[in-house]
Parts: sequence; C-alpha cells; structure tokens
Amino acid sequence: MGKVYVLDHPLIQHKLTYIRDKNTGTKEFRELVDEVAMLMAFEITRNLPLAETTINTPVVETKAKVLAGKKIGLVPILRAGLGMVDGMLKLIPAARVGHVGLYRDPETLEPVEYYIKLPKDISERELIVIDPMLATGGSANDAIHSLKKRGAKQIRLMCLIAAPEGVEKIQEAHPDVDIYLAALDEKLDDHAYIIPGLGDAGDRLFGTK
Ligand SMILES: O=P(O)(O)OC[C@H]1O[C@H](OP(=O)(O)OP(=O)(O)O)[C@H](O)[C@@H]1O
Ligand SMILES: O=c1cc[nH]c(=O)[nH]1
Ligand SMILES: [Mg+2]
Repeated sequence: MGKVYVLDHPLIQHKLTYIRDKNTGTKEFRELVDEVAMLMAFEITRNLPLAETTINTPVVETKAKVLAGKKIGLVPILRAGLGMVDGMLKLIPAARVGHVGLYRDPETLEPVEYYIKLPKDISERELIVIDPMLATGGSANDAIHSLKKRGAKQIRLMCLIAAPEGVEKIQEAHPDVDIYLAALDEKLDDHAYIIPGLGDAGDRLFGTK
C-alpha cells in the first residue's frame, strides 16, 4: 500500500493556515499556494539520488555531489493544480510539465476529463501529480489511471489537503503511489467538500466566484 506523508514543516503549516482562512484574498492565496508548493517540492525531492563529481574550488581539487539526473515530470490537474506548478519549478527547474484537464461534475461528483498533454518520455520519468485538493479521490484516481494507460511507471501524488476518503481511494486503486500532503483533514461534507478544507481551490486561485 502507498505511504502517506504529511509534511509538517512549521513554514508549510503556518502558510496553510492563511490559505485556509476565508479572509485571504485571491492575490495572497495565490502567493501562499506558490510558496507552499515550493516548500513541499523541497521535502518531496529529499530522496533524489546524488552522484559524485570532481571540481576545483579556488583552493583545491575536491569531490562534490550533484544530482544524478533523475528525470522528473510534473503533472498538474487543471485547473487548480496549475497554482502549484511555478512554486515547484523554482526548485526543480528542469522538470517537464504535462497537463491533465479534469473537472468534477457538481451533480454526479464524477470526474470528467477534457484535456491531456504529456511529455513523450513519461515512462522514463518520475511523475508528480499535483492538485491542491484530494476530496473523494475521483479526480486524482482518474488522472493516475490516464497516466498509467499512457505508460507511466513511477507516480507520486502531491496535494495541499486531503480527506480520508480520498486517501483511501488512491491507496486502494493505486497501491504503488505514495501521497504527500500538507494536511490530512477530518472528512467530506454532503457536497464532497473537504472539512475544514479551504473551500473551492480553483475558484479561490483564479477569482472565479
Ligand atoms: O477528489 P475529488 O472529489 O475528485 O475532488 C477534487 C477535485 O476537485 C477540484 O477540482 P474542480 O473539479 O473544482 O475543478 P477546477 O480545478 O477546474 O476548479 C480539485 O482541484 C480536484 O481536482
Ligand atoms: O473541498 C474541496 C473539494 C473539492 N474541490 C475543492 O476545490 N475543494
Ligand atoms: Mg474547482
């Protein structure tokens, strides 16, 4: 079964509080999501392999470490996932970015895919699927199925906030996928919104409500 990591770094937790606050406006919300995504990228890249190289400092020749060149792909789920891409690219600037467009039908709560565009070599990349919200898990589940159908082999999922229902769904459907969160919340409400959550991530990011 996939592991669940809650990234409890104090800076992530502090910023998440302001992201949740309904009095935080669009500009600040966007900036905070960007910052938290960057901090989460720092944590999620902890296990990247290193290689040894030889360099010359101004004083002496020495052995030093460089990234071993593991290929990474970021896959935001549109729309809300877009808000986390730039923050992650600040730390992983060479990552390729694929896009999966999905929205959750407000009546059926079923995800509807409307767009997909991925780097050609996804089977060679470690993919990080990004979405601020993991609620029922339907959207992330579909996105991951879509990626696997197209050859993806190594996938991780990174979200700001998850409900236990969403985590369970991904763990059941994709036991090979580890999940990285800033918070694991209490439950879903009757409209499948996360409680306490942050409201509608896409609307708050793009000011559409
Ligand atoms: O786990 P689920 O129950 O599937 O819900 C989570 C999905 O809902 C939100 O997207 P939404 O459908 O609001 O689309 P948007 O990003 O375009 O606003 C969110 O960004 C996730 O993609
Ligand atoms: O709480 C939720 C659930 C789904 N999508 C959101 O944006 N927020
Ligand atoms: Mg939305």
